[in-house]
Amino acid sequence: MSVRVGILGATGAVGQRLVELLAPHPSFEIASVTASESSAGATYRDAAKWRTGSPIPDAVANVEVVPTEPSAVPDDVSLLFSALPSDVGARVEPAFCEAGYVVSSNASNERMADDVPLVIPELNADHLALLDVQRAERGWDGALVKNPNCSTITFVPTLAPLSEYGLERVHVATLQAVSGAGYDGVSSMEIVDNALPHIGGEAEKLETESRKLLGSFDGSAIDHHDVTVSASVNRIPTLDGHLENVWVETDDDVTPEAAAEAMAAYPGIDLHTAPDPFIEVLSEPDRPQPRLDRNRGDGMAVSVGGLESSATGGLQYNCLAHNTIRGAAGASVLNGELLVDRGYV
Ligand SMILES: NC(=O)C1=CN([C@@H]2O[C@H](COP(=O)(O)OP(=O)(O)OC[C@H]3O[C@@H](n4cnc5c(N)ncnc54)[C@H](OP(=O)(O)O)[C@@H]3O)[C@@H](O)[C@H]2O)C=CC1
Ligand SMILES: N[C@@H](CC(=O)OP(=O)(O)O)C(=O)O
Repeated sequence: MSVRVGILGATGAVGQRLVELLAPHPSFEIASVTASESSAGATYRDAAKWRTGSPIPDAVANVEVVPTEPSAVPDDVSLLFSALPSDVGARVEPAFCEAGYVVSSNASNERMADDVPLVIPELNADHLALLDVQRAERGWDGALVKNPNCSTITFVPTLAPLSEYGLERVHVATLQAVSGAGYDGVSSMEIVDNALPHIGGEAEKLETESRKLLGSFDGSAIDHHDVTVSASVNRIPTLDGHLENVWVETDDDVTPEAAAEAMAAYPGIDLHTAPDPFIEVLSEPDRPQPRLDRNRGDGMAVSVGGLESSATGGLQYNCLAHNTIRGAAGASVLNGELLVDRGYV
């Protein structure tokens, strides 16, 4: 039987990706789409400037957009996907959880809260049990789960297979696509023939979210990993797909060949939206590339290439993921599938 789901912020860039992934989903049925007061009352077709490459799904096109408040969402909807701006998420997501809805959110508010699981299902599905602590502390029947920032999601999966060597220090430099800033986020005059070596707040997210994701859960709290992560972030004129250069120092030596083997063998998870393989290791020295590799695994795989020993010690390599699919909407859908699988919905 299908789970009836809703999408908060359904008309935006990430909301449209959610509609694209959820409309054909075998286990979910879109029963409610919300947006701001200015869109409420319009049909989804009229409210959303549909900008993904595929046609607007028939099942959603004529649905009425409702305001983003618990009383506007039907009671038989049990799972909500949130693609709201973070300031709006901070205001309304707790109200939905209090009203009994389970929320799988892409927005950055509360990602680092002690009682909010930050989850990439292939890496730390066990952290989801933090919801029992959250429900006890907040008195909610619902629950709030977050997926990480899109640049965090791109490089942290490549660290997990190396953790057996003892992660000590990581440097990461990002080359982020313009879609990460949203449709109106970066003007063409700023980005064409250019690169922007600053994205507000982004480096800190990579440095902190990574340690929470790689941390361990003891049944009551997450002990963040003690690896040091230093990030430098850049916006470049690609449309989709964040490319990242990574340098890793480990306690025990690891050869590029052993690292490639560990990454390629790192297990995926048996959920509908999960790719198989999870991490694709490419042997050509000039890969991965955003245009050529972002759609691997239907946009859900992480690609790695250029693995070699670094002149400063340790390893260096490049990795890539589709920022609005694996890095945003697909990540939330995968967390929704995990919530159902683990009995929280
Ligand atoms: N763009 C991307 O690639 C990525 C975005 N993110 C994050 O995902 C979230 C969504 O981003 P994006 O889709 O680009 O944002 P958009 O601005 O494109 O969409 C925002 C959505 O939220 C709705 N909304 C805005 N204000 C309110 C309000 N006051 N009350 C209720 N609903 C409101 C909008 O409705 P309306 O149409 O009516 O204005 C729209 O549906 C953000 O937190 C962003 O940081 C994360 C990773 C990647
Ligand atoms: N800042 C990211 C996208 C984003 O919105 O991130 P977050 O989900 O952490 O707010 C980018 O520019 O590519």
